[in-house]
Amino acid sequence: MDNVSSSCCYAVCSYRKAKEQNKKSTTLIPFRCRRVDRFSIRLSGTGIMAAVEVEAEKVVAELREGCATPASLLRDVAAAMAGEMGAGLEKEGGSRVKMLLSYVDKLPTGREEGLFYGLDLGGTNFRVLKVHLGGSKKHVVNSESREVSIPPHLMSGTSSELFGFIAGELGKFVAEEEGTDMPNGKKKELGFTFSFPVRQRSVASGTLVKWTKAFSIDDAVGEDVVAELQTAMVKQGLDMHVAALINDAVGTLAGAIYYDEDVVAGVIFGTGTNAAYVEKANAIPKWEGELPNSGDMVINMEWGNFYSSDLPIYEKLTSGMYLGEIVRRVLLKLSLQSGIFSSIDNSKLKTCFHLRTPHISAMHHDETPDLKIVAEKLHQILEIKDTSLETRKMVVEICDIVARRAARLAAAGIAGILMKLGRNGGIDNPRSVIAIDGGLFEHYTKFRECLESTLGELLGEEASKSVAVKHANDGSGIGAALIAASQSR
Ligand SMILES: Nc1ncnc2c1ncn2[C@@H]1O[C@H](COP(=O)(O)OP(=O)(O)O)[C@@H](O)[C@H]1O
Ligand SMILES: O=P(O)(O)OC[C@H]1O[C@@H](O)[C@H](O)[C@@H](O)[C@@H]1O
Repeated sequence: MDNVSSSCCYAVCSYRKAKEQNKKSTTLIPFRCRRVDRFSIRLSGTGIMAAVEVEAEKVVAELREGCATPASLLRDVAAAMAGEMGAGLEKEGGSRVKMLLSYVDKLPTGREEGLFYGLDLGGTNFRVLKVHLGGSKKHVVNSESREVSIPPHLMSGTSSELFGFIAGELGKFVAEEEGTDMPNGKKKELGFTFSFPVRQRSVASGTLVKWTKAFSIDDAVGEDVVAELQTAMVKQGLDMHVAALINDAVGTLAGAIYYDEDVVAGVIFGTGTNAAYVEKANAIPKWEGELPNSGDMVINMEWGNFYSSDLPIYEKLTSGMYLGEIVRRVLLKLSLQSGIFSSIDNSKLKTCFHLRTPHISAMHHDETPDLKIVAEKLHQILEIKDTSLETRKMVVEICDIVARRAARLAAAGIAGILMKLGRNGGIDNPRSVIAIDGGLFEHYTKFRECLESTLGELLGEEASKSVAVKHANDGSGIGAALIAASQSR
């Protein structure tokens, strides 16, 4: 499961430092001072400090410096993202940012009508939903949904086990309904949101390119995920038609446009991260098909794979699966290098992905005067006890450094999309809405606030007036049903 290489967590910390020549780091005064208990002490600008704290401060200072994201770097990242978008549209394999065609060439109009189902498979959760669309701007008459955590063993089992689970949950959901048989015997229709890279062959079919996040089901790679689902549904006796297969970023875009036609991109910061946006069909050189009547094509960017000379793999620095892991690795380095967490065996601290992003979020948002939430999390999760308030403040600062870097890089990616669309500046900038969903954005307040403030910083005062960020709660679920509706016969 540890697909976060150790270099990754420090990559950006030392990544740019590697460019500096022979940067001297502070060193401890070698024991000229009076020895105190088992540690040497050090004279410093802030008075007498135990070597432990000095060493700990060195680790934090190195992290702070290595994770710095000055506006200049962010602007380079934004420009690189815009450039990779163009390269990915130019030809297959033109960029690590895959720029996958979604074959969604018409977005919800608000006139969609009828009963549709959505299945939403994410990196952590699976959601089933039913949506009754009122048509003619009545929007959603009502919707019901159920969310379940995906059993971890299914993430590395077989394709039939995973899709059997999905079809089983759908079967249970449908079985609980009463009297919602489709009019004139029509088949129930559903939109399938699949939060992994798929090379689509049409709006309702496509083959899995590869698994990301914590999934690794070898026999599904290269297979048509709709065919896999249909096979599993038949086994469940479910006679439903999969009208659309979409990525969750595409679904979020569609769900948000249903309510606000100025939405130009759907972005996910959940377990993973991704973005989708509306591209002009005639601005996609690699597309050989006939141009759609709408002239538009939604692109599933798969931007998590982006990297540039300024930073390693984008998703691993900006998404929910990894932020907790990065903090864990820093705390481990802090422990080993300074011994600041007295008498722990480090076993929990050495366990990959043991510290999760919700944990660091809780510590980062601890408003108690003695940081008792930090103390609780360190104890419960990492078996680190009896920390001083100073140490707990250091832990909060580490969470802040990691989360702020993530948020600022997230904003840079969004600025890159606006740059590609020519909507990142100028006084006549049309109103542009960025719809964002995902558990990290939804629940990690300081991440969300930092992302929004950084986007304003990058766009500048004038352009910021025409750009809005909206939380599109569960947009991908509704979006799947809407796109199914728009494809409906
Ligand atoms: N309270 C929280 N604080 C910070 N991050 C959270 C919190 N709850 C969930 N997350 C992050 O959100 C991710 C789940 O995102 P979500 O969009 O809900 O599911 P999925 O990725 O399956 O679509 C989790 O992996 C976690 O990293
Ligand atoms: O909703 P989740 O699970 O956070 O997924 C977000 C993104 O995670 C990435 O890893 C996938 O390649 C994308 O396809 C997906 O959109």
